Amino acid sequence: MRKPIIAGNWKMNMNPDETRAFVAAVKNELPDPSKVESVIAAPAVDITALVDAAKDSVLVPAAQNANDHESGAYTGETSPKVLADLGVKYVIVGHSERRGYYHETNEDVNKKAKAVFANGMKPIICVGESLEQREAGETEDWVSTQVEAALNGLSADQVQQLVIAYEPIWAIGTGKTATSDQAEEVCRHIRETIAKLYDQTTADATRIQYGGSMKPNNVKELMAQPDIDGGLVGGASLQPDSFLQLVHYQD
Ligand SMILES: O=C[C@H](O)COP(=O)(O)O
Repeated sequence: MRKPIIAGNWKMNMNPDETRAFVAAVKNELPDPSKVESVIAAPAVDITALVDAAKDSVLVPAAQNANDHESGAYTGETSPKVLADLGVKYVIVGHSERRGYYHETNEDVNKKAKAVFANGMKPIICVGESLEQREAGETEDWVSTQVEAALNGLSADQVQQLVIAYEPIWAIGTGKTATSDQAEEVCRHIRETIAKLYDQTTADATRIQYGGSMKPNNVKELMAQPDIDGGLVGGASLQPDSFLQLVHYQD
């Protein structure tokens, strides 16, 4: 049985004081972690505040990116080793904003996923198509290519521990959510891709999130789909009330 995982991706929002205030507002209201995993991925500059504030709560701290090296001459980059030392549990890898604005390739995503595992954390690997690709009927091919490249060289055991986030680029921050049928279709295709690359047991164990304008008013319907195990949420994760409604979608 896959445990649902709702992860807020704050992107480049919030400062340490706002981070502490947010965590203080949600920490005693989060769902039982055996039913839903509640995760916040903060900017690197807020990680210390997030981890300290979330101590003694079930909120799981995450980061939005990491370099694939542990240390060295990589100006401006964030070490996965230091993130792990600070207490981070998940790292988002290959978000479409990183692929688009910072030219991260499938190969970079694969290296980063391996570095995240090498440092004892778990990657949330993002995949998804543009509107042009969807309109050209290329979604499934594109997404399975991204999945195959991201997982290259990972063991079945690692794949069972990571999370894949399906985020259609055209639905991110636009208010245009994929319909639950569209989201389910691609998440099912991702699971079938994992089954082909590994085996059915691995595919059945891997959690797949949907991301793209997930909100309190559509989370229930999306989460009701058999192959959607969670959400990667941008805008609607920035307010405590809205984040709490998302993680409590089962209530
Ligand atoms: O990582 C989160 C996604 O990019 C979705 O963002 P959004 O919920 O603001 O559309």
